[in-house]
Amino acid sequence: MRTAYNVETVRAAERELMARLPEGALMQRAAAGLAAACADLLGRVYGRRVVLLVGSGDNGGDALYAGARLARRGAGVAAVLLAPERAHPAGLAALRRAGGRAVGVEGAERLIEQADLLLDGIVGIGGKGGLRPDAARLAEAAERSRAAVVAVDLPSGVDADTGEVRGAAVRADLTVTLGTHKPGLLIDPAREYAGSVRLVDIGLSLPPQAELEALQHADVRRLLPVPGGESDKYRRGVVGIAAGSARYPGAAVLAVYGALRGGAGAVRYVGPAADAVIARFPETLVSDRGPKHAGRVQAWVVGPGAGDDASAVGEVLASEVPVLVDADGLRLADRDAVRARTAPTLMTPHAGEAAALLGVPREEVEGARLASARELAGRYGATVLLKGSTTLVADAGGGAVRVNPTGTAWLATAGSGDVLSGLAGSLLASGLSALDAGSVGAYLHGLAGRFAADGAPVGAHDVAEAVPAAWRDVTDA
Ligand SMILES: NC(=O)C1=CN([C@@H]2O[C@H](COP(=O)(O)OP(=O)(O)OC[C@H]3O[C@@H](n4cnc5c(N)ncnc54)[C@H](OP(=O)(O)O)[C@@H]3O)[C@@H](O)[C@H]2O)[C@@H](O)CC1
Ligand SMILES: [K+]
Repeated sequence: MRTAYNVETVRAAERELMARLPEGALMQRAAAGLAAACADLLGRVYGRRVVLLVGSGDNGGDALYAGARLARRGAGVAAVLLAPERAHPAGLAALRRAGGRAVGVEGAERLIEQADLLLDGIVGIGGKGGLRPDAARLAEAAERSRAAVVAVDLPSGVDADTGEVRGAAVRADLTVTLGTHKPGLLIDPAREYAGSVRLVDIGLSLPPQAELEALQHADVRRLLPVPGGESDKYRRGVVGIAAGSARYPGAAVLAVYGALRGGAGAVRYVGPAADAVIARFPETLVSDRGPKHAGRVQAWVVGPGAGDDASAVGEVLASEVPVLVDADGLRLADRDAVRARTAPTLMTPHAGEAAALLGVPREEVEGARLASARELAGRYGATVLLKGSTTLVADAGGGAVRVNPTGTAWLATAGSGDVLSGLAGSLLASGLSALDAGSVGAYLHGLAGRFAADGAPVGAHDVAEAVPAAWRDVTDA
């Protein structure tokens, strides 16, 4: 499991560690990791032009010490100081001793333009709000330069805790993050500014509960349902799909397709698209009597392509099994009915649907995904899977939010969400918690999307078709 901690926790861990170590030891660990990453990126250090962008905090100190190490290996190193009188004094002295030089912001553009590598030490976890004008100009010059850009701890200008970006920010090719990942490095829009991320261990001891976690293959393998020798289809779980309408029969077909790939022993379909479903998947149990009279299931999926059928949503929410609510179901679900449920509820909005539920513009949700997912989970007393470029899954009771690492832009295709709801609903029926079903579903769905796309456009049915390959990839690893 990859974990990310917020600034407050990082600060506390740093204080505790610094109290036990000689002064400056942590910064030396950071600088050693940074210099090694820069050297890897440059290939050859000797004779290369390195420019440090240096703010007045310890983030700039890290950059200065790393620059000193590169200068000792023969790089030509120049530091651009945003506030010359406040730059880290010991770091600056170390750089000068190693043969590096320091300049002010005037004339920096030319240096930046000619550099092979830029090290962004403008601001780290001490940053507040958008970059100030001088710093913003350096970030813009860095973007125009052909140099490789390495961010110290995080790209300057992005919010470490939330992933929000207000105004200019440095666009890095590589971010060398110190001690732990920060949430912003894993969540869009900030994630896109970070480039690839390398973690340097500086020995922090962090608490068991992270702010954010990202599953990896081994975690998913542990969570996937495996039928035992005693299993029959009922013990493996039956998932009920209440979806589709005369207008949107395809949503029902795709949700059933996802559900058949998700590990449940049987899929029961309820709704007006039974003929279309049976024609494609004869193994489906179909019923036209409404969710309440459809027979036992271990979990329901309601909403994909449902149009305005509020009664099916109401009947499903009144059941005592886990329920996944998606698409039209989100609009039709009564908030009090969701809050009153005792069995788990998993809501799966995209940003537009989440914005409608929260009563805010869509851009607000896209700019502040973590806060939006938590807020929605709290309001509905439900687990919320917020779909998008970085899918998040948040429980109502707080705890670490899961961020999905497998997504791909190719998944932004019609019907892809219907497949995900069937898949995650099937995992719910197999007995996974709402948090696990949502995050494992998103993981497999993202991986399947990558396999199906392989660099070319795909349709939602291709994604469903590739889920077994994703499952095997996880279990064979
Ligand atoms: N502590 C440790 O053990 C270790 C810490 N480490 C490193 O320290 C970093 C944290 O250092 P930090 O606390 O000094 O804060 P930092 O990120 O440099 O920012 C403060 C400076 O930025 C400025 N500033 C603020 N907002 C701004 C804006 N919008 N636009 C422009 N400027 C802005 C602010 O200015 P001021 O408000 O004071 O005028 C102040 O000068 C951390 O990320 C890691 O790299 C590692 O060495 C490992 C050991
Ligand atoms: K930085």
